[in-house]
Formats: sequence, structure tokens, C-alpha cells
Amino acid sequence: MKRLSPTPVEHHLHQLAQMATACLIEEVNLTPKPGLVDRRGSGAHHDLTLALMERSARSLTPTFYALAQQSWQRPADIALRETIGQLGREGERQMMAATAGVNTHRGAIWALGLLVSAGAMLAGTGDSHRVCEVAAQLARLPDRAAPKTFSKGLRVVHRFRVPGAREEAQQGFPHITRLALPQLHASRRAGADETAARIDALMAILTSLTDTCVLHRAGLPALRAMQEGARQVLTAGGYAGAAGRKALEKLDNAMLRFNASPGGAADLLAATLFLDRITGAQAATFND
Ligand SMILES: CC(C)(COP(=O)(O)OP(=O)(O)OC[C@H]1O[C@@H](n2cnc3c(N)ncnc32)[C@H](O[C@H]2O[C@H](COP(=O)(O)OP(=O)(O)OP(=O)(O)O)[C@@H](O)[C@H]2O)[C@@H]1O)[C@@H](O)C(=O)NCCC(=O)NCCS
Ligand SMILES: Nc1ncnc2[nH]cnc12
Repeated sequence: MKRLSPTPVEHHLHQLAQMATACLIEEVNLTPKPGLVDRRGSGAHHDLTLALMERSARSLTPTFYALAQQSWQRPADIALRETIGQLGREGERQMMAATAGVNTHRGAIWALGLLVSAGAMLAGTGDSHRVCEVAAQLARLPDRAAPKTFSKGLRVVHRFRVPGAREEAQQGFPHITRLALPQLHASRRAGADETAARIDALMAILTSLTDTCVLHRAGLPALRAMQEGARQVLTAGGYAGAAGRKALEKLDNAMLRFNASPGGAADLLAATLFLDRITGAQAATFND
């Protein structure tokens, strides 16, 4: 029997899911990143490797597909919020099964999951601001089935009175729309190659994010060093130049001394690449 080709909607759903996974893989491969896993090694982690992160990313494609499928052309309401909450938690279980219990991408499932859903709700229309706005509407809705556990992130949010992953999404991902995407585009326009432009986008996030991973492991001194170090990379002209590269090396050393790693910022970079791609600013696949 002749196999029917997928409908345009199915094709779109697959594309959203595959792009989300591809952006996670591109994020972890981007090198060098301060304190984070990259092609050089495990950064400030003892239980994460590049191969593990890639395996984790691949395990999430079915979750992203299910999120896109359930969200296609639906409005932001409690029924959808609860469906995606359930799918997100199932995705976390898939990730844990793929990594033998190591948390590789919890924050990324949250951020990219909401953005994949928002992209599908809008059926491929809307710019990055609109996609983030719709994702924020979802993130602000209550999920009655959410377990009342007290996570590391929540502990940090309460102790330091700072916004964490939840607030970043509820506010419409300001670190992506106001910092990372504008920096990515500005660096490209200034002639930086794609690696340098992406590293600059990560630096833009680091200048202001209250990354609960950094705060949990090493407190405010590490967060301040991260924000200041990233500012220095950008004021030196970004990673494309020798002064920026030197400043990044200094930041990397500081993060390793603090045993700190900005995992939340890495997730937001992957989400930035995803938005950049789905809103068509960069159609070509990046292969370094
Ligand atoms: C809303 C949730 C994300 C839960 O958030 P919460 O803060 O309560 O819980 P955490 O378990 O701490 O996860 C938060 C993760 O978010 C990332 N993150 C941190 N700061 C920010 C920030 N300011 N903005 C955005 N994102 C941020 C970060 O994820 C990355 O780090 C992870 C590694 O973390 P961890 O294991 O703690 O770190 P290590 O240092 O390696 O551990 P040790 O070595 O010390 O043991 C990694 O996963 C990265 O992704 C934070 O960890 C959300 O999960 C939720 O509520 N989900 C429910 C399901 C749902 O509704 N889903 C809907 C959409 S699918
Ligand atoms: N490259 C990376 N290194 C460590 N933690 C991360 N979480 C998401 N991406 C990461």
C-alpha cells in the first residue's frame, strides 16, 4: 500500500519538536561556555557529559512533539495548562530514564516546552515577542496537578528573593526578548561568526539572570562574578575579538573556582536559538 505523506500540520508539529531538540544539542556543543558542559569537557559538573546531554536532548523529541500536538491552535486556558504540565512531567521522567537519574534538562523542558506549545497554539504565526507572550499566559495559569514539592530553585527564590525559572516564563522570557535575541542579531550584523554571536547572546543573558543553579551552589558572590564577568566580555567587544576571548577565559576560571555553572542561562540560550529559528530570522541549520 502506498504510504501517505504527512499532512502540513503533522509536518509542522515534527518540525517544532525536532527544532527544539536540535537547539538543545547546539547549545551543549557551543564552545567555550563558562562553567557549563561543552566540547572541552564537563565544566563545573561531575555527573554531566556532552554525550549524556545529547542523549537527554534526543529523549525529549517525543515530549516536544506531544506538546505541539496537544497545543495546536488551542487557546491558553486551564485545560491546556494542565495537559502541558502533565506532558512536561512525563518528559522529565523520560529524561531521567535516559540519563540514569541525572537532571540534565529540567529547566529546558520547562522553557522550551512552553515555547513549543506557544508556537503550536499560534500555528506558526507571530514573531518571537508574541510567542513569548503566549508562553507567559500559559505559565501564569494554575496547574492543579502540580506536586507541592520544594525544589532547589524554589528554595533559592525564597532565600534570595529573586526571580527564578517560573518567573522568567511568567514575565514572557525577558532575558530572551530584551537581551539574548537583540545581542545575537547585533553580533551577527557586526560580522561575528555564528559561534561568537551565540556566545555573545549567552553573555547577554548572564549579565542579568538570577540563575538559581549558580545561587544554589555558590551564592551571591558567584552570581555577581558571573554577571560582571559577562559584562566585561561584551564591553570588550564580544567573543569575536581577542579582548573578549580573554575576558571569557577569566569568567570561565571564576566559575570553575566557585564550582558554579549557569544551567538556567544555558536553557535560555537554547530557547533563544529555538525562537530565532521558528520566527525565521535564521532559516539555515547551524553546523559548526
Ligand atoms: C518551573 C520548573 C522549571 C521548576 O522550577 P523550580 O525553580 O521550582 O525547580 P528546579 O528543579 O530548581 O528547576 C529550575 C531549573 O530552571 C533552570 N533555571 C535556573 N534559574 C533560572 C532562571 N533564572 N531562569 C530560567 N531558568 C532557570 C535550571 O535548569 C538547568 O539547570 C539544571 C541543573 O540543575 P540542578 O540539578 O539543580 O543543578 P546542579 O548544580 O547540576 O546540581 P548538583 O550538582 O548541585 O546536584 C538543568 O536541568 C538545566 O535545565 C534550574 O535547575 C518546572 O520544572 C516545573 O514546574 N515543571 C512542571 C511541569 C510543567 O508544568 N511543565 C510545563 C511546560 S513543559
Ligand atoms: N551545557 C550545559 N551544561 C550544564 N548544564 C546545562 N543545562 C543545560 N545546558 C547545560
